Amino acid sequence: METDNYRCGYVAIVGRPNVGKSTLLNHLLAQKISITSRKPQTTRHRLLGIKTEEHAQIVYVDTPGLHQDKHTAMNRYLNRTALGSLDGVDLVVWLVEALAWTEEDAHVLNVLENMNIPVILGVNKVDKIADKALLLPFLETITQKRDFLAVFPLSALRSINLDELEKQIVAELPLSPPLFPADQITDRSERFFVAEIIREKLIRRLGAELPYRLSVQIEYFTQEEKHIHISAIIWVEREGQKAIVIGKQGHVLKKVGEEARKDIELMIEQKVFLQLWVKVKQGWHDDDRALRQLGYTDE
Ligand SMILES: Nc1nc2c(ncn2[C@@H]2O[C@H](COP(=O)(O)OP(=O)(O)OP(=O)(O)O)[C@@H](O)[C@H]2O)c(=O)[nH]1
Repeated sequence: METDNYRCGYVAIVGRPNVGKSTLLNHLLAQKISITSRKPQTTRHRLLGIKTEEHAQIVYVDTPGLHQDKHTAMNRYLNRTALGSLDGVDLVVWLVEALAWTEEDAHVLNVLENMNIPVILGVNKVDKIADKALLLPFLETITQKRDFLAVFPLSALRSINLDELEKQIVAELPLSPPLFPADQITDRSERFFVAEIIREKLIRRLGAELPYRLSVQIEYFTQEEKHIHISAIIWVEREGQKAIVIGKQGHVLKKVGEEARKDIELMIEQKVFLQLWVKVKQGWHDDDRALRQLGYTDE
C-alpha cells in the first residue's frame, strides 16, 4: 500500500428522500451489507461504509433525509442527526434528481449553506431522461445556486459516471493514512445489521407506505449449540399497521422472515433461527421518550 500520498476521509452522501442515496452508496461500495441501513445510531456518524483502495480509503457516512417537516419527534430527531452527521465530514456528495428539483432539495441546499464543507453535486437518474439536451439548462440553473467542487450527471442505478465521481471524491480527501483496517467495511455490530436486514425486507415488501413508522428491535441474539437464535420485535404505531406487516394469514411476515434469515445467514455464516413479532407501540413516533427506548437517541 502506498503511504506517502495516501488519502483518507469522511464523505457524506446527502439529499432529499428517494433521490438515490442508498443506491449510490450501494454501487460505490459494491457491498450490500454496508448500506441497507436506515436506522439512526447513537454515534456521531450514523453509518460507516468503508471503501479501501490502493491509494485511498473513503469512509462513507449515510444521512437520513433532511426532512422539512419538523412536527413529529422523529422528524426533529432526523433533522438533528442529519446535521450532526455532517460534523467532521471532509466532503459532501449532494444528490439531486435530474429535472426534478423540489422544495425538499431547496431545504437541503439551505442546510448546506450553513456548513463550511466542500460539496460535489451529483445529478442522479439521468437514465430516466430521454432527451439529454434538457439536462443542460437544469445543470445551469442548479450550479448558479452555490459553488460546487464538481458536478456529475449520474445514474446510481445503472452505474453511469460513478468511477469518475469516485476519482473526484478521492482527489478531494485529505492526505492521511487509512483510519480503518483494510478489511473492515463497517463499524456496526451484527445486531445492528440484523435489525437493518429485517427492516429492509419489510420496506421492500410493503413499499414506501411505512417510511419511518416501524422500528426493529433485536430482543435477543444468542448462540445455541448449532445455530444462532434471534428474536426481533417489529414495532408499529397502530393495529392497522400491525395487520399490514403480518399480512393475510401471516404471509408478509413469513416471507420477510425467510428472506431476512437467508441474508443474515450469509452475513454471519451460521445457521439462524429467526423469530419475528409485531407489536404496537402507540404514538411512539411522536414521543421523544418512546423514541429513546427504541434506541433512537442522539444523546
Ligand atoms: N431510474 C433510476 N432510478 C434510481 C436511480 N437511483 C436510484 N433510483 C431509484 O430511486 C428509488 C429511491 O432510491 P434510494 O436509493 O432508496 O433513495 P434514497 O435517497 O436512499 O431514499 P431515502 O432512504 O428515502 O432517503 C429506488 O426505487 C431506486 O431504485 C437511478 O440512477 N436511476
